[in-house]
Amino acid sequence: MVGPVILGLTGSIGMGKSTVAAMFADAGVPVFDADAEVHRLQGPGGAALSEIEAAFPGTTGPAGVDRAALGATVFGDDAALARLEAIVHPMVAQARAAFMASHVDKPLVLLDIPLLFEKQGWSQVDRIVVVSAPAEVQRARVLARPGMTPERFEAILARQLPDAQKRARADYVISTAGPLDETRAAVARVIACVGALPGE
Ligand SMILES: CC(C)(COP(=O)(O)OP(=O)(O)OC[C@H]1O[C@@H](n2cnc3c(N)ncnc32)[C@H](O)[C@@H]1O)[C@@H](O)C(=O)NCCC(=O)NCCS
Ligand SMILES: Nc1ncnc2c1ncn2[C@@H]1O[C@H](COP(=O)(O)OP(=O)(O)OP(=O)(O)O)[C@@H](O)[C@H]1O
Repeated sequence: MVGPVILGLTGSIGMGKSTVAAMFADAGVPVFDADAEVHRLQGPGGAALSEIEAAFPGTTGPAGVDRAALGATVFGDDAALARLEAIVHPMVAQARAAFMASHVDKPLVLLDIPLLFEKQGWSQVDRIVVVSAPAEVQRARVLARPGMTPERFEAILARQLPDAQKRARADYVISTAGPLDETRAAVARVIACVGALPGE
């Protein structure tokens, strides 16, 4: 069984990853959203709740994980973040395996992985797509979000591989700086291009 070509989609905060993933889905490409899976595992009744509560008492409740409280506990404490990842990442991997198993007959699938470079996700994919826009566009988008502050934005950016390095390691870079139609056309070009790869 050859299986689908696996595209990995990533990009820094606010670069348009979710928007571009939706464009792939609209074009008929099955999409696995790692971040949505994390939210499901940590949401009401989520499979990760009991282990997270045991490791980080008081950070879960009937509504699932209190993300602000858990974030305050793990961001800035590498050992605590590693403990959280050791709980969550194997469960995400299991969900991804189930997704792959249900799409073995497809030519192409997309894995939307926010931390693809930071967490070795590149080893699970055949080709890497990076969404990118100039820093000032990114900044304006993120600061327009409710609850976002320049300090929080800078702290998140500092934990992510810089955009230039992501672009340098990408097989395809999709610009999200222009109108949505241009980005949609770029998505179509990537799909056509991957479809044309020899031997796959
Ligand atoms: C600690 C949690 C609950 C905080 O949730 P919250 O909604 O406040 O933040 P969010 O998930 O949007 O992350 C904010 C930023 O932190 C960074 N970040 C998130 N998880 C990690 C991580 N494991 N390592 C490094 N940076 C991270 C990302 O750059 C992101 O842009 C959450 O981030 C979490 O459970 N992280 C561990 C799981 C994980 O690795 N997720 C990454 C996506 S697959
Ligand atoms: N050409 C474009 N392509 C993609 N997004 C665009 C474009 N033009 C404007 N936008 C806007 O930019 C924003 C990008 O947000 P989106 O949630 O897709 O980013 P993200 O990279 O998934 O963010 P995060 O990593 O923070 O979750 C959206 O509001 C989208 O409408």
